[in-house]
Amino acid sequence: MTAKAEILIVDDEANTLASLSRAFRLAGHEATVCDNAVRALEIAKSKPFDLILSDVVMPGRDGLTLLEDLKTAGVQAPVVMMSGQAHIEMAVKATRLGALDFLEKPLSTDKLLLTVENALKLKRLETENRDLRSRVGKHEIVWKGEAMRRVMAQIDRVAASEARVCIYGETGTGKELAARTLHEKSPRKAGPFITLNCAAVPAELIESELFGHEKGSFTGAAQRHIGKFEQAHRGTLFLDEIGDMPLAMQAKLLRVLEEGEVERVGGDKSIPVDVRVIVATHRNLEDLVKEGKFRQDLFHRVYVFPLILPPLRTRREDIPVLLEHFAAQVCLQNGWKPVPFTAEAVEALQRYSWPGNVREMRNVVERLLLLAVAGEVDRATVELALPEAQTATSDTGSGPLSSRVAQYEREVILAELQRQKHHITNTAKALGLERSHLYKKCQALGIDLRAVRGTAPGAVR
Ligand SMILES: Nc1ncnc2c1ncn2[C@@H]1O[C@H](COP(=O)(O)OP(=O)(O)OP(=O)(O)O)[C@@H](O)[C@H]1O
Repeated sequence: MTAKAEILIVDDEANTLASLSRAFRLAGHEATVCDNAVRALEIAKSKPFDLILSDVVMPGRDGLTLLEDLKTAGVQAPVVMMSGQAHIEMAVKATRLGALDFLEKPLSTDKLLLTVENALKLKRLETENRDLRSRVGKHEIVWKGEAMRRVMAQIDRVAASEARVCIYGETGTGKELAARTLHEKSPRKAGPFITLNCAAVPAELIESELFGHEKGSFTGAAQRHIGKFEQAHRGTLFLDEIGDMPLAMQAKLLRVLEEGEVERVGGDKSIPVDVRVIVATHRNLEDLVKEGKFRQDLFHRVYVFPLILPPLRTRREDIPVLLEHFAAQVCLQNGWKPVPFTAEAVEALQRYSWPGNVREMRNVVERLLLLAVAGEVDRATVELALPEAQTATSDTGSGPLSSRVAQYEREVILAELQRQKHHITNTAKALGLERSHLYKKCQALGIDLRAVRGTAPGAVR
């Protein structure tokens, strides 16, 4: 027996809608019917279907235009076209526009059910494919040094629990990636991972985005909309930039976290939801609380376990492996041959301050590979792609003097290690330190000498 599918049927003939939906329901599927292309597009955008079955010839917008609109709107469901006046050109056009299949009317029930089965099979394969692709590194946290080792250990520790985690980090440090990793290591991994960036949604829409709305609940609410909380049922909801959430919404969020139930905008019943909430911010929530911009009670609810992602400029030992990772990823995506980085190029990139952190690095790597005409990324390529990298002076950072000094010391030691080609004794001498003192210093500053050595095999003596 096939799994149950949700099917949207679009046809201007009431008889066809009635007979098709009956056939599908008898076979255990769910059918939604619609008699015109304009409404069908709205319905298809409002919730996910396993299959959309549409007539071609309809008054007003026809089925082929609907097919084009669906693809433009990014609707993922496979579309099967059907027509009583089928001719080969029409079928070819439908296929070119991305239709999965083309059926001639009158339709046989067996053929219809087989089409549903194929659509479900396709969806399963696509999901498996996506999972496989993500396993070959798209969602993998790449790291090398002590700072990220600590973060990874914390992720492992809290993933198993239901603790509310607040991820703090500058833009591009990998907050969303850390949240996804937490989800994937948690007992909820088979459930959905849903995200909402509170800073990217206009204040008046955030409630409906989070909790959903009923049809007609406000101007523009043409269809029922399922909110992020309901979408994340039995999974994880990642609320990015929680510090930007308007105060009125914070009160509603607090209630949902306390009661475990949501109410859609314009709805009259409470819907229980089982969701783990992970939040992230690049702002200091405690300061926002003091300024009266973030509710203290919500702060205590979401700030149970803080996970701090350090900026890239304070964990330069991760830079070589990240460069390698992104270079491999970009080459794979574009079908390019692997392009090596020279030691000088890596050194220059390690000195750069990376204000946009890992996200910036991904973009820079793409630029470097495009500019690498000689088959390798060398110092000249870096100068061309990132002129700032040459003049970059150390960022004096933020925070108390002691941590800024520690950061500066790390940078000096790392730079000297590079200069001395990772020769520890020479590095110690150049810095006027005993070799053992350099080891202790590195340990205290979180410089992993094994990791540093790994960047230049055989160079350590
Ligand atoms: N340690 C890492 N290893 C591999 N990829 C990483 C790492 N950190 C970040 N990335 C990648 O860098 C990009 C930016 O990361 P992400 O979106 O998680 O950052 P963010 O802190 O949530 O950013 P923002 O504050 O702008 O929302 C993503 O493509 C992510 O996969």
